[in-house]
Amino acid sequence: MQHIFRAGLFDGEVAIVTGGGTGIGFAVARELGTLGAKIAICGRRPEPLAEAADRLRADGIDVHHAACDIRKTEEVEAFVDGVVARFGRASILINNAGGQFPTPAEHLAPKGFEAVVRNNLLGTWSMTHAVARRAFIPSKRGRIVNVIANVARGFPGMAHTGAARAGVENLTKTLAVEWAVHGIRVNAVAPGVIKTSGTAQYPPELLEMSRASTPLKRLGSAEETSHLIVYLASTQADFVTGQTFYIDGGASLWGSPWQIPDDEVPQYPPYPLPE
Ligand SMILES: CCCCC/C=C/C(=O)SCCNC(=O)CCNC(=O)[C@H](O)C(C)(C)COP(=O)(O)OP(=O)(O)OC[C@H]1O[C@@H](n2cnc3c(N)ncnc32)[C@H](O)[C@@H]1OP(=O)(O)O
Ligand SMILES: NC(=O)C1=CN([C@@H]2O[C@H](COP(=O)(O)OP(=O)(O)OC[C@H]3O[C@@H](n4cnc5c(N)ncnc54)[C@H](OP(=O)(O)O)[C@@H]3O)[C@@H](O)[C@H]2O)C=CC1
Repeated sequence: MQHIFRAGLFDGEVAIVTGGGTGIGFAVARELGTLGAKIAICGRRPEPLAEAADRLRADGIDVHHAACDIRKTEEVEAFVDGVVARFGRASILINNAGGQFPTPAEHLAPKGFEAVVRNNLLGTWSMTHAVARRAFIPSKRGRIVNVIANVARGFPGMAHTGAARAGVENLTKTLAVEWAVHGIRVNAVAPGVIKTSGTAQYPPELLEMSRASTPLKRLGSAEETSHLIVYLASTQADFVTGQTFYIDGGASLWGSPWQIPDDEVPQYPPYPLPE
């Protein structure tokens, strides 16, 4: 595997990558692992996780994997305890697990809004708190990268996740200040539209509209998103904390696939409506 980083940059590190079984999380787990880190991955579904762990081991990476729903505090605590029992420590946390379903806000049921906030905001907090208390604060060292989404402007069709990710962005800033004393750095990465198993579930017309409204006129890849996350998790970024970095081909600066609804344009982009 070709690297833009020095071989062995992560020797001695133990990295937890939530949602590390697929997409961006898998790319990060693989890149950190081939650069020397021991890796722990979690997700809700055991099958893709086990498959991912096998692929990482085939690359010579020491991997711990366990099913864990980040919305369930007891599962999160058991997962982190398992990582510390296996590797003796943890020094990096990539809060990548997350997701939502696109829907116009007026069709969003209270339970659906709550499910997405639990997934992206509360789950991220739960994992962060458990890792900080069990590993980072006792060792006075830790690096956290939170994978969020575009929070620079409104996110039509994504009211639930926009609100949750904006919460994570502010948490990033607050913890960067509050936990600097513990040697913990915290940053966030906001991907634009990246080709992964996650976006493969979205309507192709919507992805094409997103591509067309991205200044660089393409979607991103999991690997190039990983490079930014890995940089932030490395000692090379030791003076960087509390920041949000966009990797989106310029999409957050210009244009949007979303047409503002009015009498002339009453409907939304092709977000699925409930039956
Ligand atoms: C232009 C494109 C931009 C794209 C940018 C972003 C891309 C990505 O994020 S890619 C990653 C995509 N991957 C995922 O999103 C996967 C993770 N997502 C989920 O697992 C779900 O969306 C979840 C967060 C809602 C959790 O699912 P689940 O555990 O199955 O949730 P519940 O069974 O607890 O459902 C609770 C409640 O939520 C509402 N709901 C769930 N799914 C939908 C849906 N597809 N459409 C409408 N509403 C949904 C619903 O109210 C559920 O309650 P019940 O009706 O009682 O089941
Ligand atoms: N791809 C894109 O264009 C963008 C992605 N993002 C965000 O980047 C992150 C990675 O997404 P991507 O790789 O594209 O998509 P994927 O759907 O491939 O990855 C999401 C991962 O998170 C895991 N996950 C989701 N919910 C939970 C949960 N409650 N507990 C534990 N694991 C969970 C999933 O595993 P499992 O289903 O087994 O639980 C899966 O491995 C997500 O947070 C996504 O929302 C943000 C902006 C754009």
